[in-house]
Amino acid sequence: MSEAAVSTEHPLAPLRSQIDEIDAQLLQLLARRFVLTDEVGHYKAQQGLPPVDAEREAAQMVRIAERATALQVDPQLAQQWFRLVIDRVVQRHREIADQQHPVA
Ligand SMILES: C=C(O[C@@H]1C=C(C(=O)O)C=C[C@H]1O)C(=O)O
Repeated sequence: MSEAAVSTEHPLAPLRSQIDEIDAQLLQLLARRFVLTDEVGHYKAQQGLPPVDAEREAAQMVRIAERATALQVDPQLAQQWFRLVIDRVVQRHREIADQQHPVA
């Protein structure tokens, strides 16, 4: 084999490059999700609706666990991950409501 044909790439580099690509896609999806949830937050603030919809969250958590299980992802991990995201969304909805109806 000629010297030029010998790869100097780290053996994990191809896998890590795919992981980096997936991380970038996850962040893009998260950003898109926040754009949509911000729209929901503005609607709720305009209508005087509460930031949290516990019934919807409960349904989402059931669905997330089912989908995670079907994909062989730990359902608890999936639920914890979405819990973090949804909590941040609710915090943002409170901020949006406070901006629209500041306490005197
Ligand atoms: C986005 C909403 O607001 C909150 C955030 C949710 C989410 O991030 O999925 C779900 C329910 C609500 O507690 C909504 O009501 O749809």
